[in-house]
Amino acid sequence: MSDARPTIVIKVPATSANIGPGFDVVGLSLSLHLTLTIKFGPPSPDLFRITYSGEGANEVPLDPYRNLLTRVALYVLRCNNHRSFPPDLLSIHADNQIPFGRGLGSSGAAVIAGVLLGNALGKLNLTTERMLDYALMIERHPDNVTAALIGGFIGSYLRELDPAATVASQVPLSEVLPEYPADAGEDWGLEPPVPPFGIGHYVRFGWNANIKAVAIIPQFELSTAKAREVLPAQYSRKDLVFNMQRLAVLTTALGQTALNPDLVYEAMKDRVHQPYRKTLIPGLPEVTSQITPKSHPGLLGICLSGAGPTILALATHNFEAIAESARTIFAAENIQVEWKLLEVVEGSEVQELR
Ligand SMILES: Nc1ncnc2c1ncn2[C@@H]1O[C@H](COP(=O)(O)OP(=O)(O)OP(=O)(O)O)[C@@H](O)[C@H]1O
Ligand SMILES: N[C@@H](CCO)C(=O)O
Repeated sequence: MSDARPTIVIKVPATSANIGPGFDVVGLSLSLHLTLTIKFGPPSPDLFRITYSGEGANEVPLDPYRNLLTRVALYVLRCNNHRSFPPDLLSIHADNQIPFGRGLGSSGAAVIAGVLLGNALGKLNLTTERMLDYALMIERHPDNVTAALIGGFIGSYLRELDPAATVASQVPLSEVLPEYPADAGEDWGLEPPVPPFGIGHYVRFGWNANIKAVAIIPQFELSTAKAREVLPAQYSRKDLVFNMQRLAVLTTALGQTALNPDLVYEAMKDRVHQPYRKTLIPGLPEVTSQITPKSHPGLLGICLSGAGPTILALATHNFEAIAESARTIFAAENIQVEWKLLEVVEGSEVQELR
């Protein structure tokens, strides 16, 4: 009988951030998953193997010092006095259902999977709050990573830190996740920037389980970085009040037993990010204004998912009609879409297979 450590399975959900007015604040975990299977063997000087199946399998780097999952894990390990990956790590297989660069939180899921991987490999027993700190050193907006870790419909904020902790939390990403030189062995020079404690805080909102999410996914990628570049640095008081009024209503409206479609539809409108992103997503204003609870009974609200280009429609029924209307609008812009009916799910899970 082998005395290798048991296989570990890490399962992290996709997420939709913003849900209209909650830019960088709210997220929803959805039933597409990134699943890692981690196998161990006898200690060996050889580096472990990474394999992928599913979304992005042909584009991700499989070198552990270049791959996002393992770079994040190595960051967590190094912050906790492990110089490198454990020698008994044999292989990591990533099966990914979350399309890249579509606004369904693929990078947030990869960051959370990497933090959970580092925690498991180093047997670090980090608390959930501490794992969130590590994730927030890498993905600086909390909406996707918090929803991916905790699950459900969730709101989060970043705490104002004292001056020293503020400096520590603003280390450039290139220092948090350095490009490890291949020939440097384990001597990578700089010590990793250890996160300050308690960067992110969250609360889960109620969610009416009859609500499903129709994800209408255009067949092109839009990086979050690019979709943030088009946003202004300043907003008018009118636009901020518009969003805050709606967000306050939305966080309760989606948990009510008696759902009010007109209330939710209005509460999912936004003036902080969607109006600016329409330049990158032709058809966005038409999809969000022409598909309404009146034209499509069952629809509650409709918005851009995360940084886009996916559209998220929340509905209780009539899913296909909603998706097909969105398909027609996008087709007029020469954009092909696929759509998926998704459930709101629990957060990340880590399991040991004995
Ligand atoms: N499972 C993964 N393994 C390795 N790299 C990944 C993985 N998932 C995502 N990435 C990296 O993250 C990039 C996508 O990140 P980006 O933030 O642009 O989009 P997104 O997270 O899918 O969308 P959004 O943040 O709007 O929900 C991919 O191009 C890839 O480089
Ligand atoms: N709140 C972020 C989410 C990106 O996934 C944005 O809209 O840029």
